[in-house]
Amino acid sequence: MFSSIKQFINTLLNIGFEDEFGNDLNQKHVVNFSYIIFCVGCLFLIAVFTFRQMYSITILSTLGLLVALVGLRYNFIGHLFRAQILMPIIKIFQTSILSLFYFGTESGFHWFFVNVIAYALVVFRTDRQAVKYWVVGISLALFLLCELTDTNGLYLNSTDQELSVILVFFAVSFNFAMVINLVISRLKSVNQHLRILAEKDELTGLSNRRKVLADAVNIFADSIINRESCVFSIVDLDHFKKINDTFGHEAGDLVLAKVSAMMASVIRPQDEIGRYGGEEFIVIMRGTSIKDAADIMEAMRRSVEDMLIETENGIVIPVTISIGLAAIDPGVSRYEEILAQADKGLYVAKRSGRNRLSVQSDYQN
Ligand SMILES: Nc1nc2c(ncn2[C@@H]2O[C@H](COP(=O)(O)OP(=O)(O)OP(=O)(O)O)[C@@H](O)[C@H]2O)c(=O)[nH]1
Repeated sequence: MFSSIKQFINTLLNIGFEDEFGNDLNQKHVVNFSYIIFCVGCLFLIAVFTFRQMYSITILSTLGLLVALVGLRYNFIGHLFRAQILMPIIKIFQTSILSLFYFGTESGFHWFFVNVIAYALVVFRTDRQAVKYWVVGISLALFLLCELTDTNGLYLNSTDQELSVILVFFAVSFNFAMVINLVISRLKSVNQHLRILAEKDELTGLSNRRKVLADAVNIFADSIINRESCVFSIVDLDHFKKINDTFGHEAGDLVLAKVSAMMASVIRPQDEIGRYGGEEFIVIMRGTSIKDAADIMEAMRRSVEDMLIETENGIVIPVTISIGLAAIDPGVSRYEEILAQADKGLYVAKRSGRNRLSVQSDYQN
């Protein structure tokens, strides 16, 4: 129930946004949210004061609602600044007229100016400093005016005003909580997105060197603590320089991308693969014996050998890989030593004619 309400609110906030990680999305969400809340507030006022036959507030709130719908539409169709600026204008008008003339300053209605100030601070960034200061200044001045003057409401008696203070308190707090929540959740998802970008190799879509080495450290430590077998493997494309020289750098990139996708499809879900650099890759197979790891890597070697990678001109590029393998040894204390062993295996595989794998480990299980 709660999650479906949250999803509904998210859908409302996201209407009209295509770029999920755009720079100004945070502001757009806050603007959207402010309009939606403003519309709900206007509908509430229309219902209450129509019922009480105080039609001038009904008319005023209906006008506010219509202008808010225009602002909401501006936000949806991409006129962000117009939408941003219209919101505080209608909110300032509504709050001052209702506070000073209709409800009376004792109603506490002018505390909505605090929401306008918070809105301006979140929504107007460095390129709109002047607008921000104007909105904050006017809101502050009107807030102080309402605090210092003592006007009686035309429409609210003192009991109504006491009720109004409570309602305003909850509405202002809710607005605050929602805006903070919006900003924090956006920051979280943008951070996560940036982290994924920082860990991914752009060309191949695999983990980049930093990520795969970080995984190597963690998996190595886990395996040592849990006394589990774990195999590290280094894979290198054969004669890749020749592929670049013969077919061009672009074709070389295509080969790297296709071979990476193939390798990622051959390993098991629990295995890790990442681009170590250039045409070299690391595969980490936790909880795996050296024999099983060798079987997986042999299947990978064969799959790559059987690939038919075609250039734009329809020429098929032959590709093979060489593989070095090493398992965690009880005497080893650093993951770099296992990688160095696997690298030795790779060297042997290259020296023995390429397109093969070589195991460099005494630790059999
Ligand atoms: N197209 C392309 N080439 C790359 C990329 N990264 C590295 N290379 C090239 O990969 C080639 C690697 O060449 P070498 O280290 O001599 O290795 P090799 O030709 O594969 O020879 P062996 O490993 O001995 O079989 C170099 O020419 C690099 O310029 C890349 O992202 N794209």
